Amino acid sequence: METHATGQPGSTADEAPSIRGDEPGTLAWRVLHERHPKLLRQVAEGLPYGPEQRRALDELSSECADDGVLRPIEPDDAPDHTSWRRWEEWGRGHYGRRWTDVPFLWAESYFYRRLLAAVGYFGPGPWRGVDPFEPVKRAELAGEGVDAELAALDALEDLSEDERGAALVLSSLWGNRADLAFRVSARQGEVAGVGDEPALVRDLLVDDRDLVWKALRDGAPGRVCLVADNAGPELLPDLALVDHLLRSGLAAEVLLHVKPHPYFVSDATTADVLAGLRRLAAAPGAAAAVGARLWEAMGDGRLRIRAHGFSCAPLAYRDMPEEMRVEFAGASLTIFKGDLNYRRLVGDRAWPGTTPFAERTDYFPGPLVALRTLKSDVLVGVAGETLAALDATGPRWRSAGTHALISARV
Ligand SMILES: O=P(O)(O)OC[C@@]1(O)O[C@H](CO)[C@@H](O)[C@@H]1O
Repeated sequence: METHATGQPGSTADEAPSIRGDEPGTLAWRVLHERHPKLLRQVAEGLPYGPEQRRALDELSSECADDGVLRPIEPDDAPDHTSWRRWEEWGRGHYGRRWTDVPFLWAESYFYRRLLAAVGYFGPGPWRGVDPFEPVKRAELAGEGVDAELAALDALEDLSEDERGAALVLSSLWGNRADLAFRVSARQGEVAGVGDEPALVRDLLVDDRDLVWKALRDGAPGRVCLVADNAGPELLPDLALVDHLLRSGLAAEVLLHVKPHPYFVSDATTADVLAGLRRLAAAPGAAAAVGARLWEAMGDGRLRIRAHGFSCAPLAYRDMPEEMRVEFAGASLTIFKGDLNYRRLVGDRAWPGTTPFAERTDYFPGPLVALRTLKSDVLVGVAGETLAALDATGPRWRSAGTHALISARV
């Protein structure tokens, strides 16, 4: 039986204001008013939904574009962790207000729950369980660029174990740039290309890689939790990193946290992990060996998948349920991938960028590291002079995917 914290995001009084989508031109405003309607059109074009689903998608699109009034989730057959009753609890104080009046993180999570309801994902009908984002996920995974990325794994075989680990952490980090939602509205040229190591390190605002290896090497090989983000081209480097952790003995076991249902367009589900394993296994060279080792590791329990309901809740990790807290507490390291997980980890609020990462994660029960390319405004743990220099270039650096961080608390 899954339990859920019932707290509202950010429960202490001395916190910075929640990020909201109420300021035209800000990222949050653009996501709610522009990206979401665009995404709904993409979903409607991606699968041959019938008139009922299309009508529901159109209604949701109009609500978003017109900053409509938030209404409760209609009763459907969703499992308890995301049932309409659960949303009654989470929506307390938000229903009846406008999309821009409530915390951005809550509004996004609610949007994706409404989207799944609109396409019948939780219905009793024929669309139950059909991932509305599968067409774009499949296209991303089949892309030619993926062949080249997988072929690059061959070159890593010539490196030392430490060099290979360092390369895989960077590929996992920058693989986060591939997020589909991000691509939907990222203008050409804002998304930095995949460069060589100096470029990939030059744009790191925080580089705690040494702490990561320290956490992994202190003591006997233990449990590593990887809280995944996106499917497709981002998940493949994550799986290669998981393989390295097991193969090198840095981890005795890996718990891979994915989402129990489709979420935020590209967030990975169990089905996406299997698609990634098959993509690896079907590739030539080292990639196939990675796929085979991971398949075996799943079979013998060294690699286990977690798809906990909380992973799709509109809450900060500060409110994580006890069973999740216990699991993270027993890990030698928990790796959080991506922008959304970072926002939930530190709290999606307008913190001063110099706020210590350790302060914002003081509730977390074990050593952790965030691997994140910046796609949204929330940011902590960055030196004041670095912030001043980047802010002098304008606001876009915070969400263009051109900068990243490896922030650890061990
Ligand atoms: O977790 P990811 O996939 O890295 O980024 C997802 C995300 O943070 O990016 C968007 C802002 O650009 C938000 O709408 C969304 O929450």
